[in-house]
Amino acid sequence: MRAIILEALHISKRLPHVRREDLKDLWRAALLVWKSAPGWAVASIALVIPQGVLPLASLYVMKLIVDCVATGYSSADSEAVTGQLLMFVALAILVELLSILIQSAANIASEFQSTLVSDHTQDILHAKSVAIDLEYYESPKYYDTLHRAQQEAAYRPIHIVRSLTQLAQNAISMASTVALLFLASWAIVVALLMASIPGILVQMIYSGKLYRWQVSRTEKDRKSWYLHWLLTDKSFAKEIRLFDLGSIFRDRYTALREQLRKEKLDLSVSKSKANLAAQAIESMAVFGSLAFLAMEGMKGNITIGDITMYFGALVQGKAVIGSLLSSLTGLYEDRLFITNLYDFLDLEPNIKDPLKPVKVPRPIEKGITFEGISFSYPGSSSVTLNDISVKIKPGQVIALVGGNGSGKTTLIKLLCRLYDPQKGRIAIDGVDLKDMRVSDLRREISVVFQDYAQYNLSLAENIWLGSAAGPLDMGKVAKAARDSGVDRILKRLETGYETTLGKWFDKGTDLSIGEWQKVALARAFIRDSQIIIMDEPTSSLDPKAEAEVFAKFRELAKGKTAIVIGHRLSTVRMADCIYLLNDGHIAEKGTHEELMALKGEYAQLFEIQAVNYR
Ligand SMILES: Nc1ncnc2c1ncn2[C@@H]1O[C@H](COP(=O)(O)OP(=O)(O)OP(=O)(O)O)[C@@H](O)[C@H]1O
Repeated sequence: MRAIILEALHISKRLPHVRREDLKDLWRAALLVWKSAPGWAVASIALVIPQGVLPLASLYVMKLIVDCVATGYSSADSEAVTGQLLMFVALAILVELLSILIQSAANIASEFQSTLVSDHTQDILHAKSVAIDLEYYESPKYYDTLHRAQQEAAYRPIHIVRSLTQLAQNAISMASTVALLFLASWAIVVALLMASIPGILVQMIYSGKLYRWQVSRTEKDRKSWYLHWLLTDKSFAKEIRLFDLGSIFRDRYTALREQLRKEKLDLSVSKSKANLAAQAIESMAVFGSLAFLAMEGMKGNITIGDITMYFGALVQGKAVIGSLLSSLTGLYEDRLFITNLYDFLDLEPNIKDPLKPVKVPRPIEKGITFEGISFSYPGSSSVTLNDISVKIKPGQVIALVGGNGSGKTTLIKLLCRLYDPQKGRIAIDGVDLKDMRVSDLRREISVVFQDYAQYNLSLAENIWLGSAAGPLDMGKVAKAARDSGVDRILKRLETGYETTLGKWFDKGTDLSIGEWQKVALARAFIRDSQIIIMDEPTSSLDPKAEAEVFAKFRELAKGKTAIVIGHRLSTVRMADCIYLLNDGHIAEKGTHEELMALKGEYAQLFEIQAVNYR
């Protein structure tokens, strides 16, 4: 009890400050709902007023009926009274039917509105996910924020609007009920209102507790999701069976869920106890008022019809207070939780377009320059690239080689502006990449990353996605397929280019890793870009396919600026210039012949590989 009082004091201290923020957040949610489905929002609002007033109209008709029956006993003209009674009964039926009709219409409006709002919010979430920097994907905090936002996105904004409309409806009902009860006694009204205060406090306190618990459990929740994914996704299915890992992950999952369940249960039990005390106080006020009304009736101060009406109003008042409470506290809770969604939507990309973008040179005339680049990954204390300078002339093919983790892929990520270097600059024809529109720059780059994507879409779409700015052109798709060797896979696909790749969907056909890599190559080849980058493009190809791709590559890269990353030195020897990276800096550079003559690290690596391939 002491804890509840302390928490109540804590909340009351914060109320003036919270209120401004509350209103801002609620307004933002209301705007979101409005933009998602303006028509349905109008319908919902229009239905609120009759829903608030009709219950009272029903009570009043009931009073008329009871009073009519009471006067019927003493009236000489029983026929006239019966006629009047029947009219009142008909009126009661009419009011009831109207209530049902309006309720049904409100339900339909609410259902449509919910679906539209949920889909619209999900769309905003998707748009944000693709707009933010890659850097966010490196941070567990980002995944926590996304996880919480996803949990809230589907229903929280509409929940807020429902609570608001319900609040308006309850406020109308409450105002009319209070006005009616005032006719009986002001003391009843005061007692009822006072008795509802403990309930409000309990709800607010526990909403805050629930919110804090939800935030603190996010990591555990995500861990359990991760374990679920390990147990159900295809990527892990082979190892899980072979190493018999199923029971280990299942046990971990069960332990985590058990912990979460226990925490939630403790919270629910404690809330139920507090609720019980609050409701007992409220019930005492209601039944005390009922006793008072009964006494007044017995004294003859009010009619039997009045007693029926006031009794009804009291019962209704109790229900309205309950509903008012739940919509008020629902709003308080919603306001707390909607911040999860806003936290995600308010993430700002650091890599932004400049105010006055310069066009990307087309054709590139002088080339690409990396000028004294140094870079560390966000949150990492080690330097990944240290004072790198590279010059690539248009039409040149350069190769980046070096051990694992030497920084080759990172250099490519900087060129694509997935990250920005902390020192130095990258320029095309002397124009800093930061002065170009990000999308314009990326349109000029075609990349096959090591961890290329495997889209569970048709083969044609898998290739076309490389040039998705234009319509699907089967001529171009077929050419890219020939250049990358995909046409060989085609022969065994029953529905040719229409075949869905992967096993996610019905009739999907899976490919081998090497075949998927060829599809990724085709996706890069179809793109009409001036820069082409291949990060270990042939690592999964058999030697014959690899030789073919490289033979084609020089031809395809003609007129383009190309960067190839490779571990098999035999395949990169055709490059115009080879850069050997070591621990984030350039250790050697030159043509294959120059580097061999240097007899340095490159020559040593080449010899080792040559022996292994012999
Ligand atoms: N997202 C990241 N966050 C922090 N460090 C990273 C990240 N990605 C890579 N690194 C680190 O940066 C260094 C360079 O990585 P990079 O992927 O550029 O190497 P690489 O030369 O392409 O290696 P490989 O030949 O194995 O593909 C490595 O030490 C790696 O651990």
